[in-house]
Amino acid sequence: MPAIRTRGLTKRYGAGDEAVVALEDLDLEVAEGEVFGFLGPNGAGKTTTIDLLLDFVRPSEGSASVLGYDTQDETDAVRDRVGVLPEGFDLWNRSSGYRHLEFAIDSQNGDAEPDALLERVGLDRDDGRRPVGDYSKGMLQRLAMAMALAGDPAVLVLDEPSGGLDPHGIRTMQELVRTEAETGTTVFFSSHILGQVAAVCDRVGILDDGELVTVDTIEGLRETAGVGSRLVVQVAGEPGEPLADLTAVEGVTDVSRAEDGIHVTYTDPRAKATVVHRLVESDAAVLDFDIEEATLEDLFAAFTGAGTDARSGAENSSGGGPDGPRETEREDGGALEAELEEVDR
Ligand SMILES: Nc1ncnc2c1ncn2[C@@H]1O[C@H](COP(=O)(O)OP(=O)(O)OP(=O)(O)O)[C@@H](O)[C@H]1O
Repeated sequence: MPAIRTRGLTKRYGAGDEAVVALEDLDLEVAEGEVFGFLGPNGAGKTTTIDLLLDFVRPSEGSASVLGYDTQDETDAVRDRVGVLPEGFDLWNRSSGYRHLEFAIDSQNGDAEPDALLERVGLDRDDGRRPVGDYSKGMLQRLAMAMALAGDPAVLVLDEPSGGLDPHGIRTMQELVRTEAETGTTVFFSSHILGQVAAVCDRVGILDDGELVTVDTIEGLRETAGVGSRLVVQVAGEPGEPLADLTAVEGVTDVSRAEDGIHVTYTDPRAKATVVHRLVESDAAVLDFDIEEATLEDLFAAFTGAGTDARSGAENSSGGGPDGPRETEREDGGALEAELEEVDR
């Protein structure tokens, strides 16, 4: 039995010419214990989907179930088993963190220890005693996460859970998600921050303008989108006729000559070693090479038409240093061999 299942789930707001189709014909299955990333740009329909799963809004068409319970007919059974960190939650400024946790534990019929919940989200007892009106945005987000965990939920629904968190807070949140999944909790994680989804999710669904564009693992998405990483090889002299040759290398999708070198796009990482070796064997001297990894943003753009062809500089694995490209003689072998070993890995 899937933890979450939707069939033809559709939500239209308004009527006639004014109608907004927030979600259209969503067929989705999330397995028990899976961490599922629900990705999409603003307005894609992520929050609408979550609202439908919890019966906060009714579908225009279609149906959904959570842990086998129909979201419309067995709403209480669903809500008893789901912990939610909503987007844009409201807390009572004058009440303490502890008060909020006690309320969350009571309302979810849980038996969690408030101190243990605080510790899990990286807050301490002093924080718990303070009124939440004094909390920073990140502390509020942590408290809301603790409240979502208060009933020891079988399904955890997180709507943009990293809003307001600093890098340490994001890491804590990601570790929490992983720990929850290891104990069998299903996590439905909605976000438009692609890197965070990649860090924790087993599979990702991309929603765009109310429609589910694709569902796959990150690796699967890379292959389907054909968004390759790029190898840029600087050469001195002409390599003879290697370019046509290189397109025949398995996993290579494109080869072109540019001012800064030979650009080779590949979808299979094993291709890069073959390409570099072939160029080393050619008539030209390989001076240097850079590897520009395809980012999740590239994938997202490929599926939704959003964004640009931005590649992450931070992910570059460069053979050159801050002083520019190192000259590497073919006969010398040493430095280039070291880099080739690196690229072979
Ligand atoms: N109550 C409502 N009445 C009318 N339109 C709505 C309502 N709620 C959502 N919408 C519209 O439905 C579409 C989907 O909105 P939704 O909030 O589900 O997107 P989202 O993916 O969660 O976006 P975000 O990342 O910005 O939170 C948007 O066009 C939004 O304007």
